[in-house]
Amino acid sequence: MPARHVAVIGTGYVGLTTGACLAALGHSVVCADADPHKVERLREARVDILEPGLPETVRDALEAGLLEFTGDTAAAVAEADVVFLCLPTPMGAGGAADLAAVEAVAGQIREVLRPGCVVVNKSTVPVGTCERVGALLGRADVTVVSNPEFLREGRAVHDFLHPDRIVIGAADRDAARQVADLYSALDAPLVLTDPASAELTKYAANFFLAMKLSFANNLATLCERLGADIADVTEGIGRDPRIGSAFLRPGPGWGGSCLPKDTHALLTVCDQSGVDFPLLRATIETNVTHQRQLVERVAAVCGRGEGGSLDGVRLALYGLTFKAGTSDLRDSPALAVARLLRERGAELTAYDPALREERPDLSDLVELADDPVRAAEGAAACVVLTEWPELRDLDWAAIAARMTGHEVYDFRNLLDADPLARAGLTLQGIGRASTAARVG
Ligand SMILES: NC(=O)c1ccc[n+]([C@@H]2O[C@H](COP(=O)([O-])OP(=O)(O)OC[C@H]3O[C@@H](n4cnc5c(N)ncnc54)[C@H](O)[C@@H]3O)[C@@H](O)[C@H]2O)c1
Ligand SMILES: O=c1ccn([C@@H]2O[C@H](COP(=O)(O)OP(=O)(O)O[C@H]3O[C@H](CO)[C@@H](O)[C@H](O)[C@H]3O)[C@@H](O)[C@H]2O)c(=O)[nH]1
Repeated sequence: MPARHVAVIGTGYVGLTTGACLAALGHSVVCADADPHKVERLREARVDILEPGLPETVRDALEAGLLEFTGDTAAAVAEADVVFLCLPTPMGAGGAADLAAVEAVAGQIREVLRPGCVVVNKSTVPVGTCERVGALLGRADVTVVSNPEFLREGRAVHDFLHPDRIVIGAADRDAARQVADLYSALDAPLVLTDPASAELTKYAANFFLAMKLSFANNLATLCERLGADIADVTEGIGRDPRIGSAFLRPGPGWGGSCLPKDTHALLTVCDQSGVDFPLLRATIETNVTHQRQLVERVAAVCGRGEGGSLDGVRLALYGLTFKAGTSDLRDSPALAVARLLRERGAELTAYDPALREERPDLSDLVELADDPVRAAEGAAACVVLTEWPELRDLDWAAIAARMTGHEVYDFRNLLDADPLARAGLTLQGIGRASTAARVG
C-alpha cells in the first residue's frame, strides 16, 4: 500500500496518537491544532500528556520528516488525500454531545479540500454526524467516513498499533477501502459497515464497558452485605468467556474523559429517538449512588453526630486522576468522591504521583501535597481513590504517625493488609466482608 498524505485536525489524546502512529506506519502526516502553544511545543517534540511511547513516536516521526504541526487547519488539509477529524465532543446542554468543534472545522476546510479526498471522523459522535458533516462540506466529490477510535488513555500508542478491531463506516466502498488501506500494516479484524452502525458502535462499546463497571460496583456492595469477596466472585464469573474477566474491578465509580460523556450522549440519543433504555439510565445512576454509598461508609466511622457530619474532619486522599497511568483529571471519580466528602464538610489533602510537577488548581476542593506522608498530617482516615501501583509501597508507619485516626479506605482494593496492620492501621477494602481476615 503506497504511503498517503494525511491531515489530522486536533492533536489531543486521539489526534496526536493518530498522527504520530500513521507517520510511524510510513504515511506523510500534517497535524493541525487551534492551540498555538501546543503546536509550538509539538514542533519541538514536547508532548504534555502522560502517554507512554508517544513522545518517542512523535520525535521519531518528526526526525524522519513524516510529521509536521501547524496552527493553520486550511493549510494542513490542502494536500491531503485523507483528513482525520479528532476534535473534542464534550458533554453539552442536557447531556448531548457538543459538536461545535467538528462543525466549525467542517466550515473551515470545505473550500480547500482536494477534489476526491476522504474526510474521516474519529471523534465520538451521535449517529447522523457523518451525514451532517457531509452536508456542511457541501462537496459531492468528498466522502465522509466514520472510523471511531477505541484507544484507552495511558495505552494510546499500544492500542492504536494493536487494535482489537478497526471499524469503518462508509456509504462508499472505495472511500472505505482507502481508509482501511492506511492501516494495512496493522494486524486487526476490519468491521466494514455503514456510517450509522459505525457511529453507534462506539457509543455501544462505552455503554457496555460502563455497564460492566456499574454491575461490578453494585455486586461489591452485595458482597459486603453477604460476607462474600468480590475478587473471588468476579474471578468465578469472569472465567466464563461469555462474561470475560476484564472491566470487573470495583472502584470509586467510573469516570474519565469518555465514559461519562458518552453514556449521557447516548441517553440523549435514546430520548430523542423515543427509545426507552432503562439499563443505560441505571448504569449512569448506579455510578452516582455507588459514590454516595462510599462516602456514607467514611462518614459512618469518621463523622460526628447523627448525620455523620464530616465538618472539620481531615482526610488524606491518595490518587486524583481518573485511573492510574494518566494525568487526566477529566470527570475523575476521585474528584467526584472528593466533592461529596467536601460537601459533608471534610478538609481534604491529596497526593497523586502524576500531579507532583503539573499542579492543577484544585484549591477549592483539596490541598495538594507533594509527599504522601505529609498528606496524612492530622488525617482521621486515608482514602485510596486511584490505583497507582506505587501507593502499595508507601511508608505506612510514617503515615500512621501523622494521622489522628487509624482507618484506611482502599476503594481500589490495591493495598496489602499486612504492612498496614503492622503500622496499626485498619484496612477497609471494597466488596470484601473483612479485608483483614483474608488469607493469601
Ligand atoms: N481520550 C480518549 O481516550 C479517547 C478515545 C477514543 C475516542 N475519543 C474521542 O476522540 C475525540 C477527541 O478526544 P481527545 O481526548 O483526543 O480530545 P482532547 O481534548 O485531548 O484534544 C482535542 C484537541 O483538539 C483541539 N481543537 C479543539 N477545537 C479545535 C478546532 N476548532 N480546530 C483545531 N483544533 C481544535 C484542541 O486544542 C485539542 O488539542 C472526542 O470525540 C473523544 O470522545 C477520545
Ligand atoms: O475494571 C475496571 C476498569 C476500569 N475502571 C474505571 O473505569 C474508568 C474508565 O477506564 P478506561 O476505560 O480504562 O478509560 P479510558 O482511557 O477513558 O478508555 C475508555 O474510553 C475511551 C474513550 O472513548 C475508549 O476509547 C476506551 O475503549 C474506553 O476503555 C476509569 O475511571 C477506571 O478507573 C474500573 O473502575 N474498573
